[in-house]
Amino acid sequence: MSAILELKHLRKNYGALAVTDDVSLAVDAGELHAIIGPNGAGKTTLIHQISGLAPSDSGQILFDGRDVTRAPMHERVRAGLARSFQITSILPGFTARENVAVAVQARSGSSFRFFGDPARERDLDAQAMEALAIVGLTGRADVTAGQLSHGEKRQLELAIGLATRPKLLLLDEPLAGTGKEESERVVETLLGLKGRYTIVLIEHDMDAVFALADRVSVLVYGRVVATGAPDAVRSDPAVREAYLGEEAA
Ligand SMILES: Nc1ncnc2c1ncn2[C@@H]1O[C@H](COP(=O)(O)OP(=O)(O)OP(=O)(O)O)[C@@H](O)[C@H]1O
Repeated sequence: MSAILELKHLRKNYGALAVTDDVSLAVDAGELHAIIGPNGAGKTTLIHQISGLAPSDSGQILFDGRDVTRAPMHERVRAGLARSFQITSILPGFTARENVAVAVQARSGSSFRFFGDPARERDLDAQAMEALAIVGLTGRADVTAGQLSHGEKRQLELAIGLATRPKLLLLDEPLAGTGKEESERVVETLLGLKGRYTIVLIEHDMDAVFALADRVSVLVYGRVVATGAPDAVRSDPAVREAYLGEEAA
C-alpha cells in the first residue's frame, strides 16, 4: 500500500516544551490509523498541524504526493483532507439533511444562490442523503439537528465530513462525551466506513481503538514510541510501560 499522508521529522514547540518531537509516520491509503497516547502526549496538536490549524516549526507534511507543510487549511481541505467538524459547527435549527447539504454545497464551491434552483437542490439533497445513509442516519434526516442525541450528532458530524468527499478523514475523539450505547453506534458507523475511507483516528477509548484500527501509533511526550498492528502495539513493552501500564498490570 502507498502512503497518502506522510509526516517527516515534524516538530512543534510551545515555548520550551517540545509538544511534537521529531514525529515521522506514514498513513497508507485505505487504512484506519489510530493515534493514541496519554493525556498531554500531543495528539490534538499533531492533528492541528496536519489539518493546518497550527503551523509546524520544522519537518514536512506530504499529502497525496504534495508538500502541504505550509499550505493554509482551506487548501488542504480542497486537496481532500477533511477534519471532522465539531458539534458546535452543526446548525441546530436545520435538519440533518440540510446540515449535510450545506457541506456538499461548500465542497462544490457554489454560492447560496443555488438554493432555489430545483435541479441543483435535488442533486444536493441526493448527495446529502447518501452521506446520511453511510453513517446510518437515513431515518433521522428530517429531524432538526438540535433534537438529535449526542451520539447522533457525532454521526452527523461524520456525514458532514464525508460530504466533502475526502481522501483522508481526521477524527479527533469521535466518542468523546458519548454514553455506552451511543458509543457502540458510533463504533458501528466507523466500522462501516473502514476500508472505504482513509481515516486517522484519535481516541481515548481503547476498546474502540483496538476494535477499529488497522494500525496504531503511540505518542508519548510528543514522540512516536511504537507503530504497528493493534496486537503488536498492545504487547510492545515500551507501550505497556508508558501507556497501557495500568491495564496490563
Ligand atoms: N496553545 C498552546 N500553548 C501552550 N501549550 C500548549 C498549547 N496547546 C497544547 N499545549 C501543551 O502541549 C501539550 C500537548 O497537548 P495536546 O492537547 O496536544 O495533547 P493531547 O495528547 O491531545 O492531550 P489530551 O489527550 O488530554 O487531549 C500539553 O502539555 C499542553 O499543555
